[in-house]
Amino acid sequence: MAPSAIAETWSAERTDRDGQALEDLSDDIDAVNVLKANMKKEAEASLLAEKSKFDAEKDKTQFRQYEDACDRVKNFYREQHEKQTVAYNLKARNNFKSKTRAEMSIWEAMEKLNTLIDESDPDTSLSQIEHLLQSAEAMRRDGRPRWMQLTGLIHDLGKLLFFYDAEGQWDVVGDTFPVGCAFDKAIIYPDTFKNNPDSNDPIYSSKFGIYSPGCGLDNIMLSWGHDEYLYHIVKDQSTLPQEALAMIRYHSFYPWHTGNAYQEFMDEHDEKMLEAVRAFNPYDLYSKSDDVPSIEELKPYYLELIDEFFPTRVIKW
Ligand SMILES: O[C@H]1[C@H](O)[C@@H](O)[C@H](O)[C@@H](O)[C@H]1O
Ligand SMILES: [Fe+2]
Ligand SMILES: [Fe+2]
Repeated sequence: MAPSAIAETWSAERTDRDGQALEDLSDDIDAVNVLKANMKKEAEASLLAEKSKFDAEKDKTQFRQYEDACDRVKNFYREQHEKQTVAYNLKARNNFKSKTRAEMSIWEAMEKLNTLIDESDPDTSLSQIEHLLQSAEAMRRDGRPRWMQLTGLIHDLGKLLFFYDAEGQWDVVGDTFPVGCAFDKAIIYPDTFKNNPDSNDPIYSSKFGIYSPGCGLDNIMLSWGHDEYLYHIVKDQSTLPQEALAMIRYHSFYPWHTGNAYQEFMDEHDEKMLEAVRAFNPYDLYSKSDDVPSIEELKPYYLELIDEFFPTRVIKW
């Protein structure tokens, strides 16, 4: 065969071979994409559609009974509702950004938090570490994804704020609500806002206040406390997905996720996040009546889980 003919045959063969290889490759890519799409669907299904064990239980009515709550809880909310103003919120956010309060691991933070007894909570007398483990364990039992179990484990760690910059418990724990617009009736003890200076401000007390309809919850200032603080820490220092960030940021926003108030501020993203927060809520609230978890037994499992999503280990708080 003449050299040119050899070259032609070779190049034709090569083209065939390359063509085949390309086809194989694109088949592989298709297969990977199908797999990915299925995994995503499964993850969404397991997060949202699956029934939690709490859905079946009938005694939910015994939780969050604020009218029957003790004076400790009532006094807590009176103070909080009087002191959470726009001015305080701006000051607290500025202060938060100005420094690092401490450096420690997630587990160390859980241990540190353990001495705090939450004055706003009518439903549990357990320690914070026990509450965190109860929430995470309830999710693990229900087969929720690992990132969600971790979210359960850490969701109240923002209460650490109490040991640093807080003026009391009123700017750390309790339900949250927007400041800068009218306080909604869906907030517990709504009458206690009458002594909040913002109630007499013509703009802050109007329906939309300093916001506009559809502006998105990200642009709304929620009362300052453990949710907003932890949200900022976790957003910057973990690889947790946005659903986890929403669960942390809005888990105390009962007037929204349970009371259906403030819907007019939501954008499309918030619609998706609301589903995630609602999937999270029963594990926070109803796990409070579960058995007391054994901290030492559970520790190895959760230390591994923490490492999976917090690459730096030592967190700047
Ligand atoms: O008393 C509780 C407690 O402080 C929780 O951590 C908070 O998330 C709830 O919203 C509140 O009702
Ligand atoms: Fe909380
Ligand atoms: Fe909680």
